[in-house]
Order: sequence, then structure tokens, then C-alpha cells
Amino acid sequence: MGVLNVTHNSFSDGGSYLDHEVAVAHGKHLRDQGADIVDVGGESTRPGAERVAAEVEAERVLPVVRELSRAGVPVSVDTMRAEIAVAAVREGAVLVNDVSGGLADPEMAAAVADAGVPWILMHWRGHSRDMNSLAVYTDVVSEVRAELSARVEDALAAGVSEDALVLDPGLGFAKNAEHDWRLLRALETFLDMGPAVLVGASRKRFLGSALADSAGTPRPASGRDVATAAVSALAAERGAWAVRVHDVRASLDAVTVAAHWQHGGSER
Ligand SMILES: Nc1nc2ncc(COP(=O)(O)O)nc2c(=O)[nH]1
Repeated sequence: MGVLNVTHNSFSDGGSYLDHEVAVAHGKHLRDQGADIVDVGGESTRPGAERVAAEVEAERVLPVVRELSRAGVPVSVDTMRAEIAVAAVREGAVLVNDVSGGLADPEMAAAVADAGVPWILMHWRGHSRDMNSLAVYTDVVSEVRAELSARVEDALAAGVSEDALVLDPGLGFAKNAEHDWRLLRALETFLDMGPAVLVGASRKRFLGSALADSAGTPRPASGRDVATAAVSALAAERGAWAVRVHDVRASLDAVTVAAHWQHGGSER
């Protein structure tokens, strides 16, 4: 899953793709690099980010979803708003990626059930503004699992079919670096829940901290693509359904190496 943030302030690529033509060209580039799907988002979810109005999100996302879909690029829409999800599916999006797992918009579950498209339920505890204060756990793995289970139950109750669900531990969302590593170490816990699992580690802060220099300065986001590819290979080896990444080629190469090591074949 290639990341296409049509935003002004996403943490690692904010502002690069606000222009629709540039965004569409980048989406096609991600597809050409081997992305199976391009994830189009119009609202930054970085810690501390303020929300953008629905009209702004729609204006950013829908033309890009439309153009990429028409060009034959499979697109997911990264949104917490049911109205945006419905409009994006109408424009050709084939999956809804909801970082709030249905919590931000009570209309989302019914909208996704009605649209009949896959729905990524990411673990989330609140909007970016409050995110760091929400990173408090006794046992992050069991609590994230329990909170994701509740999201699954609500989705099923709204009529979403279980095979349409994808789970995501929500790395960096109300989690500190230690929480993120614990969640990755326990990936099988989430795989055992039943639905497919997506991992979104790309260029995130916990990777920067792990790669800090001798002075303790974290590696900048632009220098985290190799680390991201390593996570992608390890996640793929453990059975993750997808990884959501900025540098598709690096992760696809790493996942291909993992597949050859494991199976000797070329399947990804
Ligand atoms: N499913 C899913 N969606 C996401 N959307 C945005 C971001 C924030 O990262 P970005 O600003 O680089 O897009 N991370 C995720 C994630 O981890 N999982």
C-alpha cells in the first residue's frame, strides 16, 4: 500500500502532493513501483495536527481518487468521515482506510456496510491534538487487542462482513516507541484475531529513535526508508496482509527477498 498524502502537514511528506496533478502523477509512480493499492488521504493525522473541514478534505481527495481510479490504479481512501468514504467509493475507491476504526464518525460502519468495500480498522484513541496524552497502557498488546475487538464487534453489528475487515495496531497513534515495538513483536496476536492485518510503520518516529546517532539525535523521517523496508520484510514473513509505506520499491524489494528466503518462490 503506497502512501499518497494530499495534505499540507503530514509528518514526512506534508505539502508535497497538494497539487492534484502532482498527486495523481505520484499515485501512478507508486503503482509503477509495484504498489498493489494507493492510499489517498486529505487530512494529516500527525500528533498535534488540527482537523481539516470536510469540504477541504473532499476537495483534496476526491479529484485524485477519481483520476487515479480512471487510470486503473486501485485506490483506498484514508478518511475518518463517512461522507468522504462514500464519495470516494463513488469515485472508484475500492477500500476505506479509517484510522479511527469507526470511532470518529458513527455513520462510518453503516456507510461501509452499504458500500460493500473492505474496511481497515486501525487502533485509535482520539484525535491527533490529544494523542500523546492517550498513550497510557498497563499492557499495550492486550489493551490494543481488546479495543480492536470492540471495533470489530461494532462493525459486524452494523452489517459489515468479517471478511471485509482489516485490522491495524495503529503504530504511533496514542503509542510511544516502546509501545510500537511491543505491538510489532506481538504481531501474531493480531493475526490470530482472524481478519487480515495491515502494518503502518513507514518513516514513523519509533524508527527514528531506534536509528538515533551517537548524540542521541533521532534519524530524520527522510532517512527511515531502509528501516521501514526491514519492518515490511519482517511483517510479511509473519503473515501481514499489507504494509502501508511511502517508499514502495524499497519495501517491495524487502518483501520479495523475505518471500524468496521463506518459500524460494517469487510470490509476494
Ligand atoms: N491504516 C493506517 N493508516 C494510516 N494513515 C496515516 C498514518 C500516518 O502516517 P502518514 O502521515 O505517513 O500517512 N498512519 C497510518 C497507519 O499506520 N495505518
